[in-house]
Amino acid sequence: MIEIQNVSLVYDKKLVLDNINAVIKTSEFVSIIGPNGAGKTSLIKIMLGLIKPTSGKVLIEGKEPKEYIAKNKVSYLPQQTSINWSMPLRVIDIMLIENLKPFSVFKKPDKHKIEHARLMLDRFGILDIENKYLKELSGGQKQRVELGRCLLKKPQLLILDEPNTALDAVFNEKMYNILVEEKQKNNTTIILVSHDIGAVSRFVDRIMCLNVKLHCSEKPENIDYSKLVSVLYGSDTNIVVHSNGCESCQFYKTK
Ligand SMILES: Nc1ncnc2c1ncn2[C@@H]1O[C@H](COP(=O)(O)OP(=O)(O)OP(=O)(O)O)[C@@H](O)[C@H]1O
Repeated sequence: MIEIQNVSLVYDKKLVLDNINAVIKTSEFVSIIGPNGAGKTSLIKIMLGLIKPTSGKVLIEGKEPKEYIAKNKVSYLPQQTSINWSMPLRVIDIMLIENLKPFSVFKKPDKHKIEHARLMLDRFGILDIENKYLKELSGGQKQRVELGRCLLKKPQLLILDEPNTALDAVFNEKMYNILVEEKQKNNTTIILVSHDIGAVSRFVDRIMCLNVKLHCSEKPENIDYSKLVSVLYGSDTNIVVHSNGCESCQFYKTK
């Protein structure tokens, strides 16, 4: 369980997060949505112990984030890639290196690890490029490699910051299915920052709507999308929320 308690953050006298309170249960799949600059990345960085809130705190299973992360399996996919794609490595190599810090030792992996990595590449539809060099990959292929790496260690907590920016529509759908499978198989708690309201509303357990304040934290079926769009993005906004099958797509206009 992640407890976000009275978290506020101020940058250069600007209030970026205003007294956020929320609880994310173990094995819950939660999406944080909100406009650019709403504080989404800042909030997940606080959850990861990467930045300190100005006030309030986050506890993960009752522990400070850094203490929890040191003792548990946590994967984080930041918005900006953490991989140097010009390294002279192949896709399969990067899947097998856990620690990307400079000078980390690349031990020869055992057969079981290689097989596990190849299965993950297959799951992400990129087994055919396992021997390609990193510099030869497209944006979407890089994104799939990063997602695959995140899941390899079967994390208890998976935090993804806009993982679908470079993905095509078909694989975007597949990614959500993989995440739901992961949550069901390994009880993974998943926090996903996204702008993709339509897709997340079909896959996640709960949507947290953030714009400096936490405006709502609800199951997708309980969300008033017209109100949400108006609160988050202002009036005069049109949005289509795609449901299963296009007959049930909803069109929302706030003006
Ligand atoms: N290191 C920093 N120093 C000063 N201000 C910052 C810093 N990082 C973020 N901010 C500011 O905090 C606010 C929230 O930024 P944040 O990256 O959390 O937003 P976001 O919701 O993730 O946005 P986006 O959807 O554009 O990624 C923005 O106004 C941003 O300019």
